[in-house]
Amino acid sequence: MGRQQQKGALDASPLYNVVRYQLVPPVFLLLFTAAVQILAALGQGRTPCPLDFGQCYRILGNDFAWIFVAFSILWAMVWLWVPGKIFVGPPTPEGYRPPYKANGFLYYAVTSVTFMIAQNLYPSISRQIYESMPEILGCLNNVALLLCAWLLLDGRRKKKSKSPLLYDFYRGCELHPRLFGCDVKQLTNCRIGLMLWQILVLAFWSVQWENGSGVAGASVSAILQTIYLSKFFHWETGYFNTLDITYDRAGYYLCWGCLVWVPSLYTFHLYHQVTFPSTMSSFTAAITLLLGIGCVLINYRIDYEKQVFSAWWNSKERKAGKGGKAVKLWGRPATYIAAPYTDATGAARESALLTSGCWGIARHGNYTFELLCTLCWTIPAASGHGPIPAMLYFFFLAGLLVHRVYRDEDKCQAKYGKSWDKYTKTVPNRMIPYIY
Ligand SMILES: NC(=O)C1=CN([C@@H]2O[C@H](COP(=O)(O)OP(=O)(O)OC[C@H]3O[C@@H](n4cnc5c(N)ncnc54)[C@H](OP(=O)(O)O)[C@@H]3O)[C@@H](O)[C@H]2O)C=CC1
Ligand SMILES: CC(C)CCC[C@@H](C)[C@H]1CC[C@H]2C3=CC=C4C[C@@H](O)CC[C@]4(C)[C@H]3CC[C@]12C
Repeated sequence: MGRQQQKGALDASPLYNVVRYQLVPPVFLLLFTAAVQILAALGQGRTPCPLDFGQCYRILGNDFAWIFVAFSILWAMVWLWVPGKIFVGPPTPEGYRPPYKANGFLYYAVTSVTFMIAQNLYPSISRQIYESMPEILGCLNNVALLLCAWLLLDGRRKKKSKSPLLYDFYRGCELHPRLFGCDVKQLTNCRIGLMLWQILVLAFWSVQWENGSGVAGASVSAILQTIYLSKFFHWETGYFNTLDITYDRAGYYLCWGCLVWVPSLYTFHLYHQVTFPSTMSSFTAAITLLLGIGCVLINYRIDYEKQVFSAWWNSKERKAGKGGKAVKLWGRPATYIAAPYTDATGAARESALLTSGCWGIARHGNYTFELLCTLCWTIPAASGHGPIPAMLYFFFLAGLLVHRVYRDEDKCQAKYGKSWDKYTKTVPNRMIPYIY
Protein backbone atom coordinates (compact mmCIF):
# COMPACT_ATOMS: atom_id res chain seq x y z
CA MET A 1 0.00 0.00 0.00
CA GLY A 2 1.42 3.45 -0.97
CA ARG A 3 2.00 6.11 1.67
CA GLN A 4 -0.71 8.25 0.13
CA GLN A 5 -3.27 5.49 0.54
CA GLN A 6 -2.08 4.82 4.07
CA LYS A 7 -2.44 8.50 4.89
CA GLY A 8 -5.89 8.54 3.35
CA ALA A 9 -6.91 5.65 5.62
CA LEU A 10 -5.48 7.46 8.64
CA ASP A 11 -7.21 10.70 7.70
CA ALA A 12 -10.53 8.90 7.82
CA SER A 13 -9.84 7.39 11.27
CA PRO A 14 -11.51 9.33 14.12
CA LEU A 15 -8.56 8.62 16.44
CA TYR A 16 -6.11 10.09 13.94
CA ASN A 17 -8.28 13.18 13.56
CA VAL A 18 -8.58 13.67 17.33
CA VAL A 19 -4.81 13.34 17.77
CA ARG A 20 -3.89 15.57 14.84
CA TYR A 21 -6.49 18.32 15.20
CA GLN A 22 -7.37 18.34 18.92
CA LEU A 23 -4.43 16.93 20.83
CA VAL A 24 -1.18 17.87 19.07
CA PRO A 25 -1.78 21.67 18.89
CA PRO A 26 -2.37 22.34 22.63
CA VAL A 27 0.29 19.85 23.75
CA PHE A 28 2.89 21.35 21.39
CA LEU A 29 1.91 24.90 22.35
CA LEU A 30 2.45 24.25 26.05
CA LEU A 31 5.48 22.04 25.59
CA PHE A 32 7.48 24.30 23.29
CA THR A 33 6.56 27.56 25.03
CA ALA A 34 7.71 26.13 28.40
CA ALA A 35 10.77 24.51 26.81
CA VAL A 36 12.12 27.93 25.82
CA GLN A 37 12.16 29.15 29.43
CA ILE A 38 13.79 25.89 30.52
CA LEU A 39 16.48 26.25 27.84
CA ALA A 40 17.18 29.84 28.90
CA ALA A 41 17.81 28.76 32.50
CA LEU A 42 19.66 25.52 31.64
CA GLY A 43 22.14 27.33 29.42
CA GLN A 44 23.19 29.60 32.27
CA GLY A 45 23.64 26.66 34.63
CA ARG A 46 20.52 27.45 36.71
CA THR A 47 17.95 24.85 37.70
CA PRO A 48 14.98 25.45 35.43
CA CYS A 49 11.67 25.84 37.20
CA PRO A 50 8.95 27.28 34.96
CA LEU A 51 6.46 27.25 37.85
CA ASP A 52 8.70 29.42 40.06
CA PHE A 53 7.02 32.85 40.11
CA GLY A 54 10.39 34.42 40.93
CA GLN A 55 11.20 33.81 37.26
CA CYS A 56 8.05 35.50 35.94
CA TYR A 57 9.78 38.81 35.38
CA ARG A 58 11.83 37.03 32.76
CA ILE A 59 8.67 36.29 30.84
CA LEU A 60 7.76 39.98 30.96
CA GLY A 61 11.29 40.96 29.90
CA ASN A 62 13.30 44.01 31.01
CA ASP A 63 14.12 47.38 29.43
CA PHE A 64 17.22 46.14 27.61
CA ALA A 65 15.40 43.08 26.24
CA TRP A 66 12.45 45.14 24.97
CA ILE A 67 14.74 47.68 23.27
CA PHE A 68 16.77 44.85 21.69
CA VAL A 69 13.67 43.02 20.44
CA ALA A 70 11.83 46.15 19.27
CA PHE A 71 14.92 47.34 17.41
CA SER A 72 15.45 43.95 15.74
CA ILE A 73 11.85 43.89 14.49
CA LEU A 74 11.78 47.50 13.30
CA TRP A 75 15.16 47.16 11.58
CA ALA A 76 13.98 44.05 9.74
CA MET A 77 10.80 45.82 8.62
CA VAL A 78 12.69 48.87 7.35
CA TRP A 79 14.64 46.59 5.00
CA LEU A 80 11.40 45.22 3.63
CA TRP A 81 9.96 48.72 3.17
CA VAL A 82 12.88 50.32 1.31
CA PRO A 83 12.51 50.37 -2.49
CA GLY A 84 14.45 47.60 -4.17
CA LYS A 85 14.45 44.57 -6.43
CA ILE A 86 11.39 42.33 -6.15
CA PHE A 87 11.47 38.55 -6.48
CA VAL A 88 8.17 36.97 -7.45
CA GLY A 89 7.60 33.66 -5.65
CA PRO A 90 6.17 30.46 -7.14
CA PRO A 91 2.39 30.46 -7.76
CA THR A 92 -0.01 29.22 -5.07
CA PRO A 93 -2.50 26.51 -6.09
CA GLU A 94 -4.88 29.42 -6.89
CA GLY A 95 -2.29 31.05 -9.15
CA TYR A 96 -1.25 33.98 -6.85
CA ARG A 97 2.47 34.83 -7.02
CA PRO A 98 3.67 36.56 -3.80
CA PRO A 99 6.23 39.37 -4.15
CA TYR A 100 9.35 39.37 -1.92
CA LYS A 101 12.03 41.99 -1.33
CA ALA A 102 15.27 40.59 -2.77
CA ASN A 103 17.80 42.42 -0.55
CA GLY A 104 18.52 39.56 1.88
CA PHE A 105 22.30 39.41 1.59
CA LEU A 106 22.73 43.19 1.89
CA TYR A 107 20.49 43.22 4.98
CA TYR A 108 22.52 40.36 6.47
CA ALA A 109 25.91 41.95 5.73
CA VAL A 110 24.97 45.46 6.93
CA THR A 111 23.36 44.11 10.12
CA SER A 112 26.31 41.85 11.00
CA VAL A 113 28.90 44.58 10.34
CA THR A 114 26.84 47.12 12.35
CA PHE A 115 26.70 44.68 15.25
CA MET A 116 30.47 44.18 15.13
CA ILE A 117 31.01 47.96 15.13
CA ALA A 118 28.59 48.31 18.07
CA GLN A 119 30.52 45.56 19.88
CA ASN A 120 33.74 47.54 19.40
CA LEU A 121 32.18 50.80 20.58
CA TYR A 122 30.30 49.24 23.52
CA PRO A 123 32.25 46.12 24.51
CA SER A 124 29.68 45.15 27.16
CA ILE A 125 26.85 44.71 24.62
CA SER A 126 27.46 40.98 24.01
CA ARG A 127 27.59 40.17 27.72
CA GLN A 128 24.40 42.16 28.25
CA ILE A 129 22.69 40.14 25.52
CA TYR A 130 23.97 36.90 27.04
CA GLU A 131 22.84 37.82 30.55
CA SER A 132 19.45 39.08 29.34
CA MET A 133 18.79 35.99 27.23
CA PRO A 134 15.88 34.73 29.41
CA GLU A 135 14.27 38.18 29.21
CA ILE A 136 14.92 38.49 25.46
CA LEU A 137 13.24 35.13 24.91
CA GLY A 138 10.39 36.25 27.17
CA CYS A 139 9.84 39.38 25.01
CA LEU A 140 10.10 37.43 21.77
CA ASN A 141 7.59 34.96 23.13
CA ASN A 142 5.09 37.75 23.93
CA VAL A 143 5.50 39.35 20.51
CA ALA A 144 5.26 36.00 18.70
CA LEU A 145 2.11 34.91 20.55
CA LEU A 146 0.50 38.27 19.81
CA LEU A 147 1.38 37.91 16.14
CA CYS A 148 -0.05 34.37 16.06
CA ALA A 149 -3.28 35.64 17.68
CA TRP A 150 -3.57 38.30 14.98
CA LEU A 151 -2.81 35.73 12.25
CA LEU A 152 -5.59 33.54 13.64
CA LEU A 153 -8.22 36.30 13.86
CA ASP A 154 -7.38 37.84 10.50
CA GLY A 155 -6.98 34.46 8.80
CA ARG A 156 -10.27 33.04 10.08
CA ARG A 157 -12.10 36.23 9.11
CA LYS A 158 -10.83 35.89 5.52
CA LYS A 159 -10.85 32.09 5.14
CA LYS A 160 -13.98 31.13 7.13
CA SER A 161 -12.11 28.03 8.38
CA LYS A 162 -14.01 25.18 10.04
CA SER A 163 -10.94 23.57 11.70
CA PRO A 164 -10.62 23.67 15.51
CA LEU A 165 -9.44 27.08 16.78
CA LEU A 166 -6.24 25.76 18.37
CA TYR A 167 -5.38 23.81 15.24
CA ASP A 168 -5.64 26.98 13.16
CA PHE A 169 -3.58 28.86 15.76
CA TYR A 170 -0.89 26.17 15.59
CA ARG A 171 -0.79 25.51 11.81
CA GLY A 172 -1.95 28.97 10.64
CA CYS A 173 -4.77 29.96 8.28
CA GLU A 174 -3.18 31.83 5.38
CA LEU A 175 -0.27 30.95 3.10
CA HIS A 176 0.96 34.48 2.40
CA PRO A 177 -0.45 37.00 4.92
CA ARG A 178 0.96 40.53 4.94
CA LEU A 179 1.38 42.89 7.91
CA PHE A 180 2.31 46.59 7.60
CA GLY A 181 3.26 46.00 3.96
CA CYS A 182 5.62 43.08 4.75
CA ASP A 183 5.23 39.43 3.86
CA VAL A 184 4.85 37.85 7.31
CA LYS A 185 6.86 34.69 6.56
CA GLN A 186 9.73 36.61 4.96
CA LEU A 187 9.76 38.88 8.03
CA THR A 188 9.65 36.18 10.71
CA ASN A 189 11.51 33.28 9.05
CA CYS A 190 14.23 35.04 7.12
CA ARG A 191 14.67 38.52 8.46
CA ILE A 192 14.06 38.32 12.23
CA GLY A 193 14.60 34.64 13.13
CA LEU A 194 17.72 33.95 11.10
CA MET A 195 19.30 37.36 11.73
CA LEU A 196 18.81 36.94 15.50
CA TRP A 197 20.43 33.52 15.15
CA GLN A 198 23.51 35.20 13.64
CA ILE A 199 23.64 38.09 16.15
CA LEU A 200 23.29 35.71 19.11
CA VAL A 201 26.06 33.49 17.71
CA LEU A 202 28.37 36.53 17.49
CA ALA A 203 27.38 37.74 20.97
CA PHE A 204 27.86 34.36 22.71
CA TRP A 205 31.17 33.85 20.93
CA SER A 206 32.39 37.31 22.06
CA VAL A 207 31.54 36.51 25.69
CA GLN A 208 33.41 33.25 25.42
CA TRP A 209 36.40 35.01 23.84
CA GLU A 210 36.39 37.49 26.74
CA ASN A 211 36.18 34.61 29.24
CA GLY A 212 39.14 32.99 27.49
CA SER A 213 38.13 29.34 27.98
CA GLY A 214 37.00 26.81 25.37
CA VAL A 215 37.67 29.30 22.58
CA ALA A 216 38.70 26.70 19.96
CA GLY A 217 35.40 24.79 20.21
CA ALA A 218 33.30 27.97 20.37
CA SER A 219 35.10 29.38 17.33
CA VAL A 220 34.32 26.27 15.26
CA SER A 221 30.62 26.58 16.17
CA ALA A 222 30.56 30.30 15.43
CA ILE A 223 32.48 30.15 12.13
CA LEU A 224 30.42 27.27 10.75
CA GLN A 225 27.10 28.90 11.61
CA THR A 226 28.26 32.21 10.17
CA ILE A 227 29.17 30.53 6.87
CA TYR A 228 25.86 28.63 6.91
CA LEU A 229 23.82 31.78 7.59
CA SER A 230 25.62 33.91 5.00
CA LYS A 231 24.89 31.08 2.55
CA PHE A 232 21.24 31.19 3.57
CA PHE A 233 20.93 34.92 2.91
CA HIS A 234 22.77 34.57 -0.41
CA TRP A 235 20.20 31.89 -1.37
CA GLU A 236 17.18 33.59 0.29
CA THR A 237 15.12 33.71 -2.93
CA GLY A 238 15.66 29.94 -3.29
CA TYR A 239 14.03 29.53 0.15
CA PHE A 240 10.81 30.99 -1.30
CA ASN A 241 10.41 27.73 -3.30
CA THR A 242 10.52 25.48 -0.24
CA LEU A 243 7.88 23.65 1.79
CA ASP A 244 7.78 26.38 4.47
CA ILE A 245 6.75 29.02 1.99
CA THR A 246 4.75 27.16 -0.63
CA TYR A 247 2.96 24.66 1.62
CA ASP A 248 2.99 25.62 5.34
CA ARG A 249 0.72 28.42 6.50
CA ALA A 250 1.77 31.30 8.75
CA GLY A 251 0.92 30.34 12.35
CA TYR A 252 2.51 29.20 15.61
CA TYR A 253 4.55 26.39 13.97
CA LEU A 254 6.37 28.65 11.53
CA CYS A 255 6.15 32.18 12.98
CA TRP A 256 6.51 31.43 16.69
CA GLY A 257 9.05 28.78 15.66
CA CYS A 258 11.23 31.29 13.83
CA LEU A 259 10.78 34.15 16.32
CA VAL A 260 11.35 32.12 19.51
CA TRP A 261 12.38 28.51 18.85
CA VAL A 262 15.18 29.38 16.41
CA PRO A 263 16.83 32.03 18.66
CA SER A 264 16.60 29.71 21.67
CA LEU A 265 17.30 26.18 20.45
CA TYR A 266 19.39 26.87 17.35
CA THR A 267 21.91 28.94 19.36
CA PHE A 268 21.73 26.85 22.53
CA HIS A 269 25.03 24.99 22.02
CA LEU A 270 26.99 28.29 22.04
CA TYR A 271 24.95 29.78 24.88
CA HIS A 272 25.59 26.61 26.88
CA GLN A 273 29.34 26.77 26.16
CA VAL A 274 29.67 30.10 28.02
CA THR A 275 28.88 28.33 31.31
CA PHE A 276 30.24 24.92 30.31
CA PRO A 277 33.24 25.64 28.05
CA SER A 278 34.22 23.19 25.36
CA THR A 279 37.28 21.04 26.02
CA MET A 280 37.95 20.39 22.32
CA SER A 281 41.66 20.59 21.37
CA SER A 282 42.79 22.98 18.63
CA PHE A 283 43.66 20.04 16.36
CA THR A 284 40.23 18.39 16.68
CA ALA A 285 38.63 21.81 16.28
CA ALA A 286 40.52 22.38 13.00
CA ILE A 287 39.41 18.98 11.63
CA THR A 288 35.79 19.63 12.69
CA LEU A 289 35.91 23.03 11.03
CA LEU A 290 37.13 21.58 7.71
CA LEU A 291 34.53 18.81 7.76
CA GLY A 292 31.83 21.34 8.66
CA ILE A 293 32.77 23.70 5.82
CA GLY A 294 32.62 20.73 3.41
CA CYS A 295 29.11 19.84 4.66
CA VAL A 296 27.82 23.43 4.35
CA LEU A 297 29.18 23.64 0.78
CA ILE A 298 27.63 20.32 -0.26
CA ASN A 299 24.28 21.27 1.32
CA TYR A 300 24.40 24.52 -0.65
CA ARG A 301 25.41 22.74 -3.86
CA ILE A 302 22.41 20.39 -3.64
CA ASP A 303 19.93 23.26 -3.17
CA TYR A 304 21.72 25.22 -5.90
CA GLU A 305 21.45 22.39 -8.48
CA LYS A 306 17.67 22.28 -8.02
CA GLN A 307 17.41 26.07 -8.13
CA VAL A 308 19.37 26.34 -11.41
CA PHE A 309 17.38 23.51 -12.93
CA SER A 310 14.02 25.05 -11.89
CA ALA A 311 15.09 28.44 -13.28
CA TRP A 312 15.77 26.80 -16.64
CA TRP A 313 12.56 24.75 -16.56
CA ASN A 314 10.47 27.85 -15.82
CA SER A 315 12.35 30.10 -18.29
CA LYS A 316 10.42 31.76 -21.11
CA GLU A 317 12.90 30.41 -23.70
CA ARG A 318 12.32 26.78 -22.71
CA LYS A 319 8.55 27.27 -22.56
CA ALA A 320 8.63 28.85 -26.02
CA GLY A 321 10.38 25.71 -27.30
CA LYS A 322 13.71 27.47 -27.87
CA GLY A 323 15.54 25.31 -25.34
CA GLY A 324 17.19 28.15 -23.43
CA LYS A 325 20.56 27.77 -21.76
CA ALA A 326 20.76 24.00 -21.17
CA VAL A 327 21.64 23.00 -17.61
CA LYS A 328 24.73 20.86 -17.17
CA LEU A 329 25.35 18.99 -13.94
CA TRP A 330 28.68 17.34 -13.23
CA GLY A 331 29.70 18.01 -16.85
CA ARG A 332 26.65 16.32 -18.44
CA PRO A 333 23.26 17.65 -19.55
CA ALA A 334 20.77 17.37 -16.66
CA THR A 335 18.32 14.46 -16.85
CA TYR A 336 14.78 14.63 -15.48
CA ILE A 337 11.32 13.07 -15.41
CA ALA A 338 8.53 15.24 -16.78
CA ALA A 339 5.81 15.54 -14.13
CA PRO A 340 2.42 16.82 -15.27
CA TYR A 341 -0.08 17.83 -12.58
CA THR A 342 -3.35 19.69 -12.16
CA ASP A 343 -3.37 22.81 -9.97
CA ALA A 344 -6.17 23.87 -7.60
CA THR A 345 -7.95 25.81 -10.35
CA GLY A 346 -8.06 22.66 -12.50
CA ALA A 347 -5.47 23.96 -14.98
CA ALA A 348 -3.02 21.42 -16.44
CA ARG A 349 0.62 22.25 -15.66
CA GLU A 350 3.95 20.52 -16.06
CA SER A 351 6.92 20.38 -13.73
CA ALA A 352 10.09 18.26 -13.86
CA LEU A 353 11.90 16.07 -11.35
CA LEU A 354 15.65 16.22 -11.61
CA THR A 355 17.36 12.81 -11.71
CA SER A 356 21.01 13.70 -12.20
CA GLY A 357 23.79 15.41 -10.23
CA CYS A 358 23.21 15.24 -6.46
CA TRP A 359 19.48 14.67 -7.05
CA GLY A 360 20.29 11.40 -8.83
CA ILE A 361 21.97 10.02 -5.68
CA ALA A 362 19.31 10.61 -3.01
CA ARG A 363 15.94 12.35 -2.91
CA HIS A 364 16.81 14.41 0.19
CA GLY A 365 20.61 14.62 0.17
CA ASN A 366 20.29 18.26 1.28
CA TYR A 367 18.77 17.06 4.58
CA THR A 368 21.62 14.59 5.13
CA PHE A 369 24.23 17.33 4.80
CA GLU A 370 22.11 19.78 6.80
CA LEU A 371 22.23 17.30 9.66
CA LEU A 372 25.97 16.74 9.28
CA CYS A 373 26.56 20.53 9.40
CA THR A 374 24.60 20.64 12.65
CA LEU A 375 26.62 17.74 14.02
CA CYS A 376 29.86 19.64 13.31
CA TRP A 377 28.77 22.83 15.04
CA THR A 378 27.13 21.24 18.09
CA ILE A 379 29.79 18.62 18.81
CA PRO A 380 32.27 21.15 20.32
CA ALA A 381 29.65 21.90 23.01
CA ALA A 382 29.36 18.19 23.81
CA SER A 383 33.09 17.67 24.38
CA GLY A 384 33.66 17.29 28.08
CA HIS A 385 30.00 17.74 29.07
CA GLY A 386 28.19 15.04 27.12
CA PRO A 387 25.69 15.38 24.31
CA ILE A 388 22.66 16.26 26.45
CA PRO A 389 21.68 19.09 26.59
CA ALA A 390 24.55 20.48 24.44
CA MET A 391 23.39 18.75 21.25
CA LEU A 392 19.64 19.24 21.68
CA TYR A 393 19.49 21.12 18.38
CA PHE A 394 21.02 18.17 16.52
CA PHE A 395 18.52 15.69 18.03
CA PHE A 396 15.58 18.00 17.36
CA LEU A 397 16.65 18.53 13.75
CA ALA A 398 17.13 14.81 13.13
CA GLY A 399 13.48 14.25 14.12
CA LEU A 400 12.25 17.29 12.20
CA LEU A 401 14.04 16.31 8.97
CA VAL A 402 13.00 12.65 8.98
CA HIS A 403 9.40 13.75 9.59
CA ARG A 404 9.82 16.35 6.82
CA VAL A 405 10.97 13.68 4.34
CA TYR A 406 7.59 11.94 4.74
CA ARG A 407 5.62 15.19 4.72
CA ASP A 408 7.34 16.33 1.54
CA GLU A 409 6.96 12.96 -0.18
CA ASP A 410 3.25 12.79 0.70
CA LYS A 411 2.86 16.22 -0.87
CA CYS A 412 4.80 15.23 -4.02
CA GLN A 413 2.98 11.91 -4.38
CA ALA A 414 -0.38 13.68 -4.17
CA LYS A 415 0.78 16.32 -6.67
CA TYR A 416 2.61 14.21 -9.28
CA GLY A 417 1.14 10.68 -8.83
CA LYS A 418 2.69 8.23 -11.32
CA SER A 419 5.58 10.57 -12.23
CA TRP A 420 6.56 10.65 -8.55
CA ASP A 421 6.42 6.83 -8.37
CA LYS A 422 8.67 6.65 -11.43
CA TYR A 423 11.06 9.11 -9.77
CA THR A 424 11.23 7.06 -6.54
CA LYS A 425 12.12 4.00 -8.64
CA THR A 426 14.83 5.93 -10.51
CA VAL A 427 16.24 7.43 -7.30
CA PRO A 428 15.33 4.84 -4.64
CA ASN A 429 17.09 6.31 -1.60
CA ARG A 430 15.77 9.11 0.56
CA MET A 431 18.75 10.36 2.55
CA ILE A 432 21.61 7.83 2.49
CA PRO A 433 22.55 5.82 -0.65
CA TYR A 434 21.91 2.05 -0.25
CA ILE A 435 20.68 2.50 3.35
CA TYR A 436 17.70 4.85 3.64
N1 LIG B 1 17.92 23.95 9.77
C1 LIG B 1 16.66 23.67 9.65
O1 LIG B 1 15.88 23.79 10.60
C2 LIG B 1 16.13 23.16 8.35
C3 LIG B 1 16.81 23.37 7.17
N2 LIG B 1 16.30 22.93 5.98
C4 LIG B 1 17.06 23.19 4.77
O2 LIG B 1 16.30 24.03 3.92
C5 LIG B 1 16.57 23.73 2.54
C6 LIG B 1 15.27 23.52 1.77
O3 LIG B 1 14.59 22.41 2.29
P1 LIG B 1 13.08 21.92 1.93
O4 LIG B 1 12.26 23.01 1.43
O5 LIG B 1 12.57 21.18 3.10
O6 LIG B 1 13.25 20.82 0.82
P2 LIG B 1 13.73 20.80 -0.70
O7 LIG B 1 14.56 21.96 -1.06
O8 LIG B 1 14.31 19.45 -0.88
O9 LIG B 1 12.39 20.95 -1.53
C7 LIG B 1 11.44 19.95 -1.67
C8 LIG B 1 10.59 20.25 -2.88
O10 LIG B 1 11.39 20.29 -4.07
C9 LIG B 1 10.68 19.73 -5.18
N3 LIG B 1 11.44 18.56 -5.58
C10 LIG B 1 11.63 17.42 -4.91
N4 LIG B 1 12.43 16.59 -5.59
C11 LIG B 1 12.76 17.24 -6.73
C12 LIG B 1 13.56 16.91 -7.85
N5 LIG B 1 14.18 15.74 -7.94
N6 LIG B 1 13.67 17.81 -8.85
C13 LIG B 1 13.05 19.00 -8.77
N7 LIG B 1 12.25 19.37 -7.75
C14 LIG B 1 12.13 18.50 -6.73
C15 LIG B 1 9.30 19.42 -4.66
O11 LIG B 1 8.52 20.62 -4.81
P3 LIG B 1 7.66 21.02 -6.12
O12 LIG B 1 6.24 20.95 -5.67
O13 LIG B 1 8.08 22.41 -6.43
O14 LIG B 1 7.97 20.07 -7.21
C16 LIG B 1 9.54 19.22 -3.18
O15 LIG B 1 8.37 19.47 -2.42
C17 LIG B 1 17.52 22.52 2.57
O16 LIG B 1 18.84 22.95 2.47
C18 LIG B 1 17.31 21.93 3.94
O17 LIG B 1 18.43 21.21 4.35
C19 LIG B 1 15.10 22.30 5.92
C20 LIG B 1 14.38 22.06 7.05
C21 LIG B 1 14.84 22.45 8.36
C1 LIG C 1 7.53 25.32 17.01
C2 LIG C 1 8.00 24.00 16.69
C3 LIG C 1 6.89 23.03 16.89
C4 LIG C 1 8.68 23.77 15.38
C5 LIG C 1 9.25 24.97 14.68
C6 LIG C 1 9.97 24.59 13.45
C7 LIG C 1 10.49 25.75 12.59
C8 LIG C 1 11.11 26.79 13.48
C9 LIG C 1 11.46 25.18 11.57
C10 LIG C 1 10.75 24.23 10.59
C11 LIG C 1 11.55 24.25 9.32
C12 LIG C 1 12.76 25.12 9.65
C13 LIG C 1 13.59 25.71 8.54
C14 LIG C 1 13.48 25.28 7.26
C15 LIG C 1 14.43 25.65 6.28
C16 LIG C 1 15.39 26.56 6.55
C17 LIG C 1 16.38 26.91 5.50
C18 LIG C 1 17.78 26.87 6.08
O1 LIG C 1 18.76 27.14 5.10
C19 LIG C 1 17.84 27.87 7.23
C20 LIG C 1 16.89 27.47 8.31
C21 LIG C 1 15.43 27.34 7.83
C22 LIG C 1 14.82 28.70 7.54
C23 LIG C 1 14.69 26.59 8.99
C24 LIG C 1 14.29 27.53 10.12
C25 LIG C 1 13.41 26.86 11.19
C26 LIG C 1 12.20 26.16 10.61
C27 LIG C 1 11.24 27.13 9.96
